[in-house]
Amino acid sequence: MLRSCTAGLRSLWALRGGREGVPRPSTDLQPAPRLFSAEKVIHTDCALPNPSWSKDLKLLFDQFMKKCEDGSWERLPSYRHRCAQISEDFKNYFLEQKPVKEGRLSQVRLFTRGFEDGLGFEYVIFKNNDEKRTVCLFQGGPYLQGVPGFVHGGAIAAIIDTALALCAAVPGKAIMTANLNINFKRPVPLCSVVVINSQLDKLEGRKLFVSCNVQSVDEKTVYSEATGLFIKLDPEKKSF
Ligand SMILES: CCCCCCCCCC(=O)SCCNC(=O)CCNC(=O)[C@H](O)C(C)(C)COP(=O)(O)OP(=O)(O)OC[C@H]1O[C@@H](n2cnc3c(N)ncnc32)[C@H](O)[C@@H]1OP(=O)(O)O
Repeated sequence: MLRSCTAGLRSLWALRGGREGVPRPSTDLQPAPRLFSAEKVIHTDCALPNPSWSKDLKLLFDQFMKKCEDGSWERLPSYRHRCAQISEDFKNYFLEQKPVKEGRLSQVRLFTRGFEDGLGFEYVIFKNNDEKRTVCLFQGGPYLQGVPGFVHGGAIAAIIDTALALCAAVPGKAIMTANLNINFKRPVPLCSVVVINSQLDKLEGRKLFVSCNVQSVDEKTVYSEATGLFIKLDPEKKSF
């Protein structure tokens, strides 16, 4: 079963022209693909439909793209390889941090974008700045399994952290998660689509309080509810 899935993914990868910067999916029988050098890394917006997206995900994506037309909502682009400017922002705060060795830089990926198309986190986030809220459309792929047939709680935590972070995000300010509290109410079926509705509840000095729920597309099932506290890093502190 795994073998035929992998074969399907290989042909999917091939159909997409073996995109530059996208390693070929591996099987048990082959060594892990060699990752390419930094100069070959390309920045593809991953928050756009790809062939692994289900009908539900594409439908919801189209609905939100329509809402973007009057400017009330915006789609947030998302990249596998972190943009240099963001890294620079964080470097200012973490002076003691040892930089990633040059030879491994091209391997560095945003965790939730670290899997090839369809295998891990497929998601797109839309933001309504006036209403201080975001909607994340998420499809958890087969590599995110926890209990058989369901998405791993850690993967749910990761996508919730991401959705809340982008809801709390302040342009030009570096923020980090200080606290994340999740109630897992129902298991999320693997390869299904869920909707994560997040909102900024309160801003108190450097503290941003956010909350979200994870719902089925028909809104009949609430899978999880979470609250998060994000802290704007203090430029005066510089080093932690
Ligand atoms: C472009 C790609 C976008 C992708 C999005 C991905 C999002 C991923 C986000 C993450 O996962 S970040 C990684 C996980 N988080 C961390 O590793 C953070 C580790 N913690 C820290 O580095 C520091 O604790 C932190 C920066 C969060 C805070 O340190 P500070 O020294 O700036 O804050 P400070 O300790 O002075 O506290 C500031 C205020 O926050 C409060 N506070 C801090 N931590 C708290 C906590 N855990 N719970 C409750 N309150 C807290 C603290 O009491 C205080 O309140 P008051 O201003 O009212 O006095």
